Amino acid sequence: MIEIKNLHKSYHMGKNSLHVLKGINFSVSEGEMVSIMGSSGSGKSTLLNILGILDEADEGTYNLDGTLIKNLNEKVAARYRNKFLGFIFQSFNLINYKSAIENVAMPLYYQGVKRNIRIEKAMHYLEKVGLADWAAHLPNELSGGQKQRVAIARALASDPKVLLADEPTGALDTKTSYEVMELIQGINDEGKTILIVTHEEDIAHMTKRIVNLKDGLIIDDSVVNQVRAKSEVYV
Ligand SMILES: Nc1ncnc2c1ncn2[C@@H]1O[C@H](COP(=O)(O)OP(=O)(O)OP(=O)(O)O)[C@@H](O)[C@H]1O
Repeated sequence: MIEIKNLHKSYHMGKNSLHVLKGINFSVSEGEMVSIMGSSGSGKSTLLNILGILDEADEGTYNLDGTLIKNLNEKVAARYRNKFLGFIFQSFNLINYKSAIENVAMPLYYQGVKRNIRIEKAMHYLEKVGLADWAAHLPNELSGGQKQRVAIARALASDPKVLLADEPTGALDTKTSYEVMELIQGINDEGKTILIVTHEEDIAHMTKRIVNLKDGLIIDDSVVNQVRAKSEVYV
């Protein structure tokens, strides 16, 4: 599903440049659930931005579902993002003046789906995340965990090939974090490929594989032998 080879990325500020990704190689098969860990500044967000077609590497190749992602203009990049990817963010990134169901329906609007179908599909995904009764509520009427569930429903609405989650539990308390991870585990059980950037070891152990970055290189890439369930991490 994802194949990256020898990825390099530097940032340039005046005369100084910072070599952030120094030759990253890894593949993710369809249906995997992988976390990307690493200390602050190790290059996790830079890598996720490249995987999310929000930025491009200086060197190396990125194949997403058999498509080479390279030299795309913004219009094509946006089309590919919409077609291939669903995003989940730490701070939810919901539109505050739109109801939960309208937020979930948003990606479908950009795909040109008709309004009645949009609403029907959005309701389906809200039901999936357990929020059917909250469809008409605005984000500021929802708890953090509920907001993230709406964001997850929105990420699923366009039926993307891959879900990319950047610290999805970073703004949530421990119990809610595990509940949200349990929901994401369920989505993966249904076959969705999922990548999660996280600082938190216990969250990473709720995924099936952990890729560890240090100073722009992968220093470890291991299968999680005993993937933890919510009930095992939160008593
Ligand atoms: N747009 C940019 N311009 C210049 N430097 C940048 C830019 N984005 C990131 N950096 C630098 O690149 C390095 C890697 O940043 P990145 O955000 O990828 O790390 P991270 O592992 O995600 O860190 P964190 O866990 O703190 O979010 C850092 O030193 C950061 O300051």
